[in-house]
Parts: sequence; C-alpha cells; structure tokens
Amino acid sequence: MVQLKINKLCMQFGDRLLFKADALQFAKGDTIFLQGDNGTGKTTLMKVLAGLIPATSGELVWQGQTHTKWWQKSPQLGKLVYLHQHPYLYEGSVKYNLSFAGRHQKMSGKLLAQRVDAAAKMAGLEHLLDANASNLSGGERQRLAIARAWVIQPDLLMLDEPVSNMDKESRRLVLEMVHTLKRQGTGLLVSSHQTCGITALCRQTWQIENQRITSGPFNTEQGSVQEESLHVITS
Ligand SMILES: Nc1ncnc2c1ncn2[C@@H]1O[C@H](COP(=O)(O)OP(=O)(O)OP(=O)(O)O)[C@@H](O)[C@H]1O
Repeated sequence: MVQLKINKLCMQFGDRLLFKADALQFAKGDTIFLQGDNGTGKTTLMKVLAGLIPATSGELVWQGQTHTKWWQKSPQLGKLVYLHQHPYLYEGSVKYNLSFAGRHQKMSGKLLAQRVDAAAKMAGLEHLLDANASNLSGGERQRLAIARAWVIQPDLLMLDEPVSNMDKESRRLVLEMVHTLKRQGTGLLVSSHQTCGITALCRQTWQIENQRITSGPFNTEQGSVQEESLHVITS
C-alpha cells in the first residue's frame, strides 16, 4: 500500500505556531477534504507533505522509510504530486508540458502519446497542443496542470484550491479528470473553501482548527448528493 505517514508534526514560522498534528495518514485510495479558515496553514501543510518546505519538527514516513529529503532521489518521484492553485508550467508548448513527466518516468512512447492525447481531450486543450503554455488563460493553465498530473497517474495527488476562479465548464472538465484518477485508485487530498464536485468525492476530512490538525469522516450525506450530479456529468 502506497502511503505517507505523518508523526508528531509541528510547523512554526519564527515564534508563530501554525499547526501541530499527532498522527495522520494519507494512502492510495484515500479521499480527504482539507478544511480550515484562511491562513490556518492548508497550503503550508501540502508543501510540507510534498517535501517543498521542511517542517519545524516531526517525521514523514514514505513507504516505511523516513527521509528528510526522500523526494529528491526516490524512485517515488512523480508518485506524489502537489498542484498549487497557481501552477508552475514548463517553458514550452502544451504538449511538452503534458509529456514531460512521462518522458522522465520512461513511459513507453506509445502509451505516453495515448495518455497525452486523452489528457488534452479531457482538459479541453486538444486545439491548443502546440500553443505556448505561457500564453494560456488562468483556467486553461489550471486545467493543463491537472491534465499533466493525469498523464502520469500519481499514487497520491494534492490539489490546492483546484477549482478556484474556474467557470462551470472548466470545473466540469477538472472534476471528470479527478474522478477518473480516483477510480484508478489515486489518493486525493483536496483543499477548497467551498464544497464542490471534487470535495463531494471525499470520504474523510482533515480539519485545521486552533492550530491542531484532526481527522474524521467527511459529511457523506452532502457528498453523496453531489456525487449523484457527478454521475450525470460523467456518464
Ligand atoms: N514562508 C513563510 N514565512 C512566514 N509566514 C508564512 C510563510 N508561508 C506562509 N506563511 C504564513 O502562514 C500562514 C498560513 O499560510 P497558508 O498559505 O498555508 O494558509 P492557507 O490555510 O492555505 O490560507 P488560504 O485559505 O488563505 O489560502 C499565513 O499567515 C501565511 O502568511
């Protein structure tokens, strides 16, 4: 089972305690809605889990191994993906962006070409494959970033405000991509200020409140109502 375990995590900026967590687990197949008011540390937590910034103290255990810098050398690179709400795109075309990680993972050329085509279609970007990624609109950039993750099918995917500032059609396309990944077993950790189609996929919650991160079941009633509309959308 692919999983990331977090033990005795503490995050401070200077003297300011942002959050603490005793024990959390994020595994393949999990669907977790990360909730918390503005400034409670949702983005910071995701960056810590992605290895982009170090925690003040605590332990991250990936596949049974404790490494402070496991993401730099590990064969698991690309297995855990963090998507910021303002995603970084590579200099080059949309196609280059979609192919980049698959090429580095030595995916077969045929499979990569199939997945890049499928991802471009799902993201509604097939007419922009040769366009420079830096010329895309904000919504197109967000769709491209999720499509890029979709190509490599990560085991764990962290989505930071995935549908903020998106119109209805973009939200529908993104939901379809994320739902497909979920069906394929990708674990999801999703931060969002409002419930949406993607949070409706979640069955657990991590709540940051009073500088503590606690986990529990997610309000399934709300989730199931929204998931009904998801079936309509994706069928
Ligand atoms: N590098 C840093 N140095 C000092 N303070 C920081 C740093 N990065 C973030 N912070 C502070 O930590 C707090 C949490 O920021 P973070 O972006 O993680 O919150 P958030 O829960 O994602 O907020 P929002 O819901 O508004 O997006 C904020 O007050 C922010 O200013």
